[in-house]
Amino acid sequence: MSLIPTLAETVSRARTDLRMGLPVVVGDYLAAAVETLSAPRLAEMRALGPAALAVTDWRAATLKARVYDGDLARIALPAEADLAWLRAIADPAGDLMTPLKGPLQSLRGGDSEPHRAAIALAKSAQLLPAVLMVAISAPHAGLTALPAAATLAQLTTEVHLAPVAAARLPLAAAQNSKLHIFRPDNGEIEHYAVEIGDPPRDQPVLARLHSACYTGDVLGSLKCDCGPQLHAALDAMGQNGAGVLLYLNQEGRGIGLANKMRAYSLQNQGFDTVDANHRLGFEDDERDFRIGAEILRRLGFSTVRLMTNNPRKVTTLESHGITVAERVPLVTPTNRFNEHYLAIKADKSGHLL
Ligand SMILES: Nc1nc2c(ncn2[C@@H]2O[C@H](COP(=O)(O)OP(=O)(O)OP(=O)(O)O)[C@@H](O)[C@H]2O)c(=O)[nH]1
Ligand SMILES: [Zn+2]
Repeated sequence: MSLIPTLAETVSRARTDLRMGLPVVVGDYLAAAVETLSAPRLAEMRALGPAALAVTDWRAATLKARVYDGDLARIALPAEADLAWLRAIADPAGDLMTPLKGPLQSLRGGDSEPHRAAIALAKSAQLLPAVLMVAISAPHAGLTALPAAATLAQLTTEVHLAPVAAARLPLAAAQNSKLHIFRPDNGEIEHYAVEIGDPPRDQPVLARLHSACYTGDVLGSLKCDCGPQLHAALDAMGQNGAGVLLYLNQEGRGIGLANKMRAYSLQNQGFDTVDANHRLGFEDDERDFRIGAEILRRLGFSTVRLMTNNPRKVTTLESHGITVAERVPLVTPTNRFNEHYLAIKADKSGHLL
């Protein structure tokens, strides 16, 4: 029995399958991510019966497709639809050049839970949320199979993390520092905690939940404020003599670096940071800050002085057992490339400046 994969393990496998272009079984459907689907597999899936493309309500709005299923739409595949058609529906890169893909016919009635679970899986694999679905009547040997409702529940449940390793890591900002690695129990990427000094566990600790930003943190991109915020937070903790910075691997507000670059490309076309996410089919913020609460707890902290301008970080920590004794604003100098981005975050995402 213990050698049989659990639901969490099977979900993690399914994520990898979709990334490689392999369909998975969700409920009574074969599901394949459009982004990674090959022409031969598309042909094989189409031969099984009528196919539909599941997209989120956000993507459907841009495509002007009717939404009958709340947060998603099931678009019927026209007879002539090929891989190029599917990709144009999934990926907004060419929307402005070929605005009319329709008329698109959305399916109505019946069960959309497998489609919802398949979209959640694609998102958790950091793929575009567009999934080709075909009903099947018999199991497919060799393919990863999942129940729909339980998969959705698994994908939204709180992630638990275990400490893996920790070691001293002298930093420019503070010589007495330690890096802790935490591994989630759902097969996803690890998250890190930088502990500065020896913060007493029975007092509020100066803390920061930093979301990974390869472009800002590593390359010094001027398009956002992540790099300067990362270093300002570490410097403040160094000066304070103690602090904890969680480096959460939630690149691109949780959509991953490839999708963030798709969003940047849409921003080059004139869309703002929030609209770009929506056109891709994502929420404006797909991050799960409960991970932050869990790591703080694991490290023995229960009260923080949180460096952030994002009220959602404060409320999520508070509702998951961490007291935010104080919000410490973290404002860094703007430049001509990130002014607009920061204004949109204040305007549309409720950031306090
Ligand atoms: N999808 C997307 N993600 C972005 C964009 N610009 C930056 N990011 C990501 O946004 C995250 C940082 O989020 P911010 O909104 O800047 O700040 P915050 O963490 O919510 O709030 P603060 O605590 O106040 O800094 C990082 O994961 C970045 O990779 C963008 O245009 N699109
Ligand atoms: Zn950034």
